[in-house]
Amino acid sequence: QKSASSPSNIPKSYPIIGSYFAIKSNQENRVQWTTEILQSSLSATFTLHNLFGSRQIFTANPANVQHMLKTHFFNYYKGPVSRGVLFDFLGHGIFNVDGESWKYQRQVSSHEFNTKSLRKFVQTVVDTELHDRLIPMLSDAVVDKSVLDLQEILQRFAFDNVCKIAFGFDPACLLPSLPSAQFAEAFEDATDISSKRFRAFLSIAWKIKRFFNVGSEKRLHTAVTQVRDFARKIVREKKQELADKSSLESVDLLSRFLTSGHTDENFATDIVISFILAGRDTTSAALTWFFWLLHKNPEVEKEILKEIKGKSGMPVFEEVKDMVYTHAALCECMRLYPPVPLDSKTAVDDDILPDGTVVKKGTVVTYHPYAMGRMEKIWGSDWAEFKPERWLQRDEAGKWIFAGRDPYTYPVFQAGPRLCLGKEMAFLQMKRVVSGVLRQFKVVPAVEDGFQPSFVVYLTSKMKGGFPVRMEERENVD
Ligand code: HEM
Repeated sequence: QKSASSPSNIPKSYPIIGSYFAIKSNQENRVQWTTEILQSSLSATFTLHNLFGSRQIFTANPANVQHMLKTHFFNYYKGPVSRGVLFDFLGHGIFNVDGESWKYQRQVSSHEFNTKSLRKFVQTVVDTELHDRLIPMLSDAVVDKSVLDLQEILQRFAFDNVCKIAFGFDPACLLPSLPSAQFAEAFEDATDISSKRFRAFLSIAWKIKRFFNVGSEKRLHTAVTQVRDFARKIVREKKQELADKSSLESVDLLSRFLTSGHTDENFATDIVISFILAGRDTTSAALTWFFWLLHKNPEVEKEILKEIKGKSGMPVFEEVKDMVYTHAALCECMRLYPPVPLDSKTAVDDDILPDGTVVKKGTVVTYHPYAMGRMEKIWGSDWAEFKPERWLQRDEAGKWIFAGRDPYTYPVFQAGPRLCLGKEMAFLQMKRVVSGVLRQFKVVPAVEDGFQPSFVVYLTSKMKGGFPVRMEERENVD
């Protein structure tokens, strides 16, 4: 008989070392390993014991998730561990703070995110990047019959986009020569090495390396200094530009913060870096898996093509707004392959979760979007199948309408007061890419039969080793 809190496959815990060896041997496939335990737990929650009595609670239980992210939001914060790991890189940026500082940045940013003019700017940026860079590059690949790493291309696409939107700077990463732009590389290093700090068994190990400025910490220091210096330089230039001009020409987020009175240089630098991090590898991760899933599910691709055909020629926003089937297919893709597969909070005070799990002050509680997308209890026995129809209903006229899910059963964009600020922007960008690419090309994986890509996790998820593809010109879509 299994008890609610201790599924049969939970690793054995010993005094002092807890489940150290089991954790260590599953470090590479931590997400899949914890998913299997959650799938066999009656309440979809378990506690993992680490060295010296420290514990981490994992949950895929929607009631617990709602409790953490909404009803007891103030008891679950990013906390000192997460803040310490990311502080050198993100400073006091929105992604890395709690309390009043977070509230203030959230208010200022959500005000800007909700303006019509920002939305318009985002559309222009995405369409320019699509038509001037992505499509020509894919066309060249058709002619050359070359193999591209689509994951890398999409990352470059997303990085150009988010830099232009966040601070009006074009790093021009998506060029045929695949240039190594210093800012992009420094950003990548800073992200990767910071994420390794999270995986260190004892934080003292990276703290000692940082103190002596050696190894990975030395590289991190160099990368972070480059990122922050570069961002600060742009902030200064932008301030100057705005002081010289009476009217605002650029409508990027940084200009908006600066012209609405938020002129503190550190504030502006920190917030911009947080936005770039948030918008950088998330949409590219989702799209990489999306094109893979379309290859495996040609009937879904056919349905999307029908939708694209019906929409071509419309203005941008009208077009993507009505791409209901594509929207559902993207949601379904992120159910199986969420760009942020795990998200951790720290308990401010002792608490009890709705399923009875006892939480001690200071414990890390991790909710698990990857496991939640794979729970039979939530999605039914066909949870492993890619079925956009889960997200759709037909209206009386037989047209698809989108049927959203409770956000606490699908916290892919988090949920509650800290819901992702870029959710709408992300869907706009992803739908434009899907529509622009599929209208003209067929994406054919350049892999052997039976190939199964692996899902790996840094701060965000990736397809291990990249996604090699060939592009074929599609005929007769319009
Ligand atoms: C498919 C794409 C995306 C996914 C799945 C996603 C997911 C998430 C998640 C899970 C969080 C919560 C992280 C945490 O607090 O630990 C988050 C926060 C955030 N996201 Fe996104 N995101 C996406 C795209 C974007 C884009 C394109 C932007 C904008 C440039 C963006 C901006 C933000 C910001 C600013 C936050 C912090 C919100 C806060 O702390 O109040 N995201 N996102």
